[in-house]
Amino acid sequence: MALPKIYVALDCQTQEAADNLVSQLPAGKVGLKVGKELFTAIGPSWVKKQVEQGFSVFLDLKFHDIPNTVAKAVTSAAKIGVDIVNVHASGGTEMMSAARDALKQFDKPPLLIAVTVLTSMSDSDLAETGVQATAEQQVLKLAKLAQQAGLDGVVCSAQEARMLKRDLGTSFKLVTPGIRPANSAAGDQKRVMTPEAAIEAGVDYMVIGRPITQAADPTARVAEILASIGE
Ligand SMILES: O=C(O)c1cc(=O)[nH]c(=O)n1[C@@H]1O[C@H](COP(=O)(O)O)[C@@H](O)[C@H]1O
Repeated sequence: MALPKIYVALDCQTQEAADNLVSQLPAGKVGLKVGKELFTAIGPSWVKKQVEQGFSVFLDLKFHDIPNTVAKAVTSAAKIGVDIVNVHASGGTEMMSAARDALKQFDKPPLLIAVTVLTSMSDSDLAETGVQATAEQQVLKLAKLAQQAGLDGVVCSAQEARMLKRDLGTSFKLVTPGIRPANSAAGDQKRVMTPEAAIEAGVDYMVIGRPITQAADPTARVAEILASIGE
C-alpha cells in the first residue's frame, strides 16, 4: 500500500497531548511522525497502538552510533511495525550497511532512510562543525553514500530534491521536513519550501509539524494542505 505524502510531526511531551492531536488527524490520509521528544516521554507501546489503529508511522529517532548498536536499534524499531525509520548518514557506510542487513530478517521491513544535513542547518552552521562544503554539496555526498549502502532514501530539504532525483534516480525516496506553507513561521528551520513547491520538486514524503500542530484548527489546516497538493 502506498504511504501517505504527509507525516505530521507529533512533537509533544504527554500521551494526552499526542492523543488529542491524533484525534484531529484523518487516518489514512496522513501518517504520524514520532520523534525524540514524544518517544522519550511515552515510549514504544503508544506507537504500537497507533500502528494497530491503522496509522502509518515514521519513527524518527535518527540513530547515530556504532554499527552493532544501530543495527539492533533499527531491529527494535521494525518490531514496533513502523513504516519508516532513520539513521544519520554521517555515521558512515559500515553503520548504514549494518542497519540495512539487520532489516533483511523482516517480511515487510520499514523504509530505511538516512538523514543528510538537518534542515535547521545553513552553510555557515555546517562550516562551524568543520564541514567546508555547502549544505547542498554535503547533502549530495551523504545521499550518494546512503544509496551505495543500499538504503531506501534520505531525509533532506525540499531545496535539494531536484538535484537528488536527477543524480540518484526517481526511486530513491526523499523525505523532507522544513516544509512551510506560505505565511507560516520558519522557526528554527533554515532550508524551507512550501508543500506545493516541494511536491513539484519531486519529494516523496513531507514532514510537517508546527504549521499543523500549532494551528488553531489542525484538522482544517491538514485539509487545506492536502488540497494544495492535490491529495
Ligand atoms: O528526520 C526528521 O524528521 C527531521 C530531519 C531534519 O533534517 N529536520 C527536521 O526538522 N526533522 C524533523 O521534522 C520535524 C519538523 O517539524 P516542524 O519544523 O515543526 O515542521 C521535527 O520533528 C524534526 O525533528
